[in-house]
Amino acid sequence: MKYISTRGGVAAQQFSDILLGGLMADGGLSIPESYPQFSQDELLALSKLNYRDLAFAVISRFVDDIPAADLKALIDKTYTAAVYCNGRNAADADQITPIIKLDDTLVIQELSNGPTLAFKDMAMQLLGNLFEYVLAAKGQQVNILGATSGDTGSAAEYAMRGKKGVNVFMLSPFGKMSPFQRAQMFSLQDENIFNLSVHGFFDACQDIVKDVNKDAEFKAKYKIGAVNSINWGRIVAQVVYYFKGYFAAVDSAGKNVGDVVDFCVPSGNFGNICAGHIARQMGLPIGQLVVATNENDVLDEFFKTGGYHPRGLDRTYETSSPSMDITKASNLERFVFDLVGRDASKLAAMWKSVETGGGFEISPAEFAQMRDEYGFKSEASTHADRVAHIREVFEKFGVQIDPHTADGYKAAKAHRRDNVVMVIMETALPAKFETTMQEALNQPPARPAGLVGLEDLPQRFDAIDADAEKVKAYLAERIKL
Ligand SMILES: Cc1ncc(COP(=O)(O)O)c(C=O)c1O
Ligand SMILES: N[C@@H](CCOP(=O)(O)O)C(=O)O
Repeated sequence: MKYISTRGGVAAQQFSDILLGGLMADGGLSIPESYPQFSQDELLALSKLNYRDLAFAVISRFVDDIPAADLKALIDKTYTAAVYCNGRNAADADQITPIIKLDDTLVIQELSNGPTLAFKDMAMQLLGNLFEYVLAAKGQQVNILGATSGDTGSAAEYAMRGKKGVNVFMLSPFGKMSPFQRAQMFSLQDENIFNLSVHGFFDACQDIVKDVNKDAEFKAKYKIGAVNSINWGRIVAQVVYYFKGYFAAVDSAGKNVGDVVDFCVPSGNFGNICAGHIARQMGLPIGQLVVATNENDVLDEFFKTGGYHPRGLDRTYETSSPSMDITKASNLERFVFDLVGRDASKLAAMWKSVETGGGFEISPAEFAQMRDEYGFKSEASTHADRVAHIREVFEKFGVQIDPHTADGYKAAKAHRRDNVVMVIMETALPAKFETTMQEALNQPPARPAGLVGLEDLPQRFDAIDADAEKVKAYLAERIKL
């Protein structure tokens, strides 16, 4: 399996070569030359596997330069009940991503039972183990530069703390995360963890990460790596969620492998749902992929009109689903690459316009294909929707969902179809967003025992302007060459 760039300017590379990095040298994103395929018989066999074996069966199709036994050992070490024990039902921990059945055709897939209570723990924990393995094999070190709107940061820091040869420099938007999210990151005292609080939104943090990545000399000298979903390693681990969710969904509804299942995904940087698109391209019978957004509804606009126009500060909002306060969705580039028939020069021109403050419109034929062939639908939520849906799910089903998953619930209700199971991806646990949960339910959310008092721990971070040169200077001062 070789990887190419969405912008066409880089020779094909192996998995281990792209694993540590973010952007490709031409500014594009890595993507497999073609998607591996699963037949109906193979899907039937996959449906009988536990999470670890399923993850190996899926991920090994994308990795042919790590010996299979080593890859299997890394996956087995990652997906254990001990690491995914924060669920509603401890007995389900070994399922890793169990589902909650709301009714005959509506289920929630629990993705947030890992160490930092967010869906990305699932992928990030594997990335941590893969990084350590590949770095040891190459005798290298990596300095991760990441951007977070609240969850990637802590998931990455918990996955990488104490890892040999790895430093983490994480950019987060100053004052815009929940108190729990802030405490999760800033209370870490490990020597290899650096938190930089940036005056701006997540978009500014992500722009800095991309600008630093584009400076090839700096990137090579300071061995800069990535953990955001611009990194293919994140996406490939997230593809497994869909296979597991699909099999659990058909099973819970008494349906058969081969029957269509819809997924609804709270979205911001488009990494999670992009993995769903890829699972679908591999032959998993996914019908609709419903994109749920908050008031930062650039993606909802795109999937409803075909126009993609990231916004400036004047139209970026601080919301009560803060991890989705994103208006430049990096991974949309991977999907649009497929949508335009993998025409790299067309794609490069579209993203050149995005990067210079513009956007693009897809053609009417592409719009129809996006909705009918690729199955994309969308819906946006407001704060009032969020609060009402958290309340509704609690009152009707006795289940507490977090504000992001509530955005998913609203979108799922808008697009459910008769006799087709809809899986709502849970993207975080309610404990992370106490203020909104309190407003909706008049009670604080349940909190895993080990995290009681988190906000009282001493915190450490450095504030910095949204300026790539200042961030480079910060890195250069701290990275030992
Ligand atoms: C809780 C939560 N929900 C939804 C999202 C959006 O996911 P994505 O950026 O993969 O679209 C994020 C950010 O990744 C998140 O942390
Ligand atoms: N929502 C994320 C930001 C996007 O992250 P990615 O790592 O999935 O690209 C966050 O909470 O930090």
